Amino acid sequence: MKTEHTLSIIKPDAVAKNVIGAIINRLETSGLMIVNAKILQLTSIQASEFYAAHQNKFFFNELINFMISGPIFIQILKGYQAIKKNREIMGATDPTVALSGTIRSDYGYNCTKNAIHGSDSKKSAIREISYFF
Ligand SMILES: Nc1ncnc2c1ncn2[C@@H]1O[C@@H]2COP(=O)(O)O[C@H]2[C@H]1O
Repeated sequence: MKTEHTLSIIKPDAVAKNVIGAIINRLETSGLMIVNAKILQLTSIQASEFYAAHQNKFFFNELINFMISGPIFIQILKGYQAIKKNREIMGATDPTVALSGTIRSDYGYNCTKNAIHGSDSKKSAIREISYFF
């Protein structure tokens, strides 16, 4: 398996909690490398475009309002099986059921305020990286 790239977003709740460094430390310790990064405050249009796949879901408006509520830290991670590895370290979408020791278990609050996003497939990673970089 070749080295992969994936998109990771530290969401507004985690940025506001001042845990960017703590989260990055977990990613780096697991062997993932940050090869590009920036802090952005998304517009409603940007958030809606980025999450377009969820536009018909019941949680879409809540998700967009949350994602524009404060700055986010966007990074490209590189590593062996980076997409899968990143999602393992992140934990399940719902922090209350995420495995203990995962980022969402430790820093998330609910399905919306869940600290971090990571691409869910190779196709998503390509689209999401090219959206922001
Ligand atoms: N059942 C849900 N209720 C609220 N938000 C959700 C739900 N399922 C998914 N989401 C949000 O939709 C987001 C899509 O990708 P993320 O990895 O950013 O994390 C997800 C959650 O924040």
